[in-house]
Parts: sequence; C-alpha cells; structure tokens
Amino acid sequence: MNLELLREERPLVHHMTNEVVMNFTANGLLAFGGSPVMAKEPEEVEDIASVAGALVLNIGTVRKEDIETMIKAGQAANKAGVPVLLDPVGAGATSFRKNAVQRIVDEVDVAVVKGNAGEIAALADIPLNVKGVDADESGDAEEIASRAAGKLQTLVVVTGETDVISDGQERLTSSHGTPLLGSITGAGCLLGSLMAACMSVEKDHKKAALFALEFYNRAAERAAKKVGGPGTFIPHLLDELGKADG
Ligand SMILES: Nc1ncnc2c1ncn2[C@@H]1O[C@H](COP(=O)(O)OP(=O)(O)O)[C@@H](O)[C@H]1O
Ligand SMILES: Cc1ncsc1CCOP(=O)(O)O
Ligand SMILES: [Mg+2]
Repeated sequence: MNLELLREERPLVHHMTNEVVMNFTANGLLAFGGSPVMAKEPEEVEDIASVAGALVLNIGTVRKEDIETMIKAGQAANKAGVPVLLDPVGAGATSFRKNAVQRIVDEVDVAVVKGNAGEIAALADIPLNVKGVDADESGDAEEIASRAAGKLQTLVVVTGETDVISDGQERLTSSHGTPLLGSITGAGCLLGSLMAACMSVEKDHKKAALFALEFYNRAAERAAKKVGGPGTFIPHLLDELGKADG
C-alpha cells in the first residue's frame, strides 16, 4: 500500500453515511490525504459514485428510502469498477438494519464489510448482546469474522481491541489502538473512510484494509499519549492522521 501515492492522488471517497459522523469523517479523511464528498440525493448518486475512487455505504442513521438509493449508488460503483465498503452500523440492534444490510449485499458487489463484533456477529447469525451501535466484546472476533466472510462472500473486518480481517480462508489480526477510540463517536466510521481511500489505490483489498487499520490505530496510540480525555483526543487524532506512519 503506497501512502505517498494516495496523498498525491487524494482519492475522492463518496460517502452515504450517518448524520452523527459526517463532519468528523470528512475532517479525518482530509487529514489522512483523501477527498471526502457526502451525497445521498437519488438524482446524483450514480454520477458521483461512478467517478469516485471508492464508495462508503454506512447505515448508521439510514431510513427506508435511503436503502434504494444506496443500492443505486452501489450498482453504479460496481459498473465503474469503484470499490464499495459497507459499514453495518447497529446491524445487531434491529431487524430493520439487519435486513437493510442483507438487501445491500444481495444487490451490490460489496468489497469489504467493516463493523464491530456485535454488528458482524449479527450478520453471521451468531448471538451476542448488542446495545445500539456499540459492541459486545464477549464474542470470538476471529470466529465471527470467518463465519461472516463465508456467509456474505466478502472480505470482512471486525474491529475492537483486536481487529480481524477475514476472507473466509485467511485471517489477519492487528492489536494496535487505544480504548479512547471507544469514548468518541465515529471512530469506526472514520476508519471505514480511510479503508475505502486505501482501497482506491491498493487493489489488494486485504492489504489496503490492514494498512488502514494499522495506520489509524497507531495514529490513535500517538494521539492518546498527548491527551487527558476524549475532548482533546479528537484534535490530536486528526493531527496524527496527517503524519507519516510510525
Ligand atoms: N479497546 C480498544 N483498544 C484499542 N483499540 C480499540 C479498542 N476498541 C476499539 N478500538 C479501535 O477503534 C476503532 C473503532 O473500533 P470499534 O470501537 O470496534 O468500532 P465502532 O466505533 O464502529 O463500534 C478501530 O480502529 C479499533 O481497532
Ligand atoms: C451514535 C450513532 N448513532 C447512529 S450512527 C452513530 C455513529 C456510530 O459511529 P461509530 O460506529 O463509528 O461509533
Ligand atoms: Mg461503527
């Protein structure tokens, strides 16, 4: 994965995402070196998705009518060879969300599904306690990732204290990061944006996902050393995302 190339190209990442994290995600992706655009108007999503470097579909505050639009955008991305990342926010919380994800993966060729353990477990039909958009960390993330990858037939990323990437056969794990990421909203959503930006320049999506995970979590570790709590963590995280890895 060539970060210099990404920063030169500044890939456009089309987001159809939730209202909670739009600003934070846009700032984080800009700091990292990508170019965010948030757009969900049915009349324009195909035009934007087909010229983007990657498309993020995030169901955090999705409404019934948005699902059709996401599918439309996803299919336009597929036609143009633009990779699609799906973040199944809160998928374990309601059957509406779980069904929304199922419809999207049935109708769109999704390259990566990235979520926390509770969300991905729900998609793999593994029972776990889920409270809203936050994860229950009691499950076996490796097992959850493998089962979900098999069921969804996509690359799956399960986030948490240890992150797992699975394509159903091979599993990669990464244990960087800081618990402070769990004390701000949008930590997972921003990771998805960075991953999508990396997928636009690195066609081996497993490599792109691992690079994004490690880069992001190491930046968060450095930021955590400089702060006393979640309020000051956010600006330090943005600063660290703009630096070289290390
Ligand atoms: N306890 C933890 N220690 C270290 N890193 C964590 C911890 N919990 C989450 N992370 C990191 O925070 C980011 C968001 O993960 P997570 O909290 O699982 O997602 P979400 O915000 O979607 O629930 C990931 O990069 C993950 O590696
Ligand atoms: C709090 C909340 N509610 C609906 S979407 C959302 C943001 C979730 O962000 P993340 O999954 O990155 O924690
Ligand atoms: Mg999330």
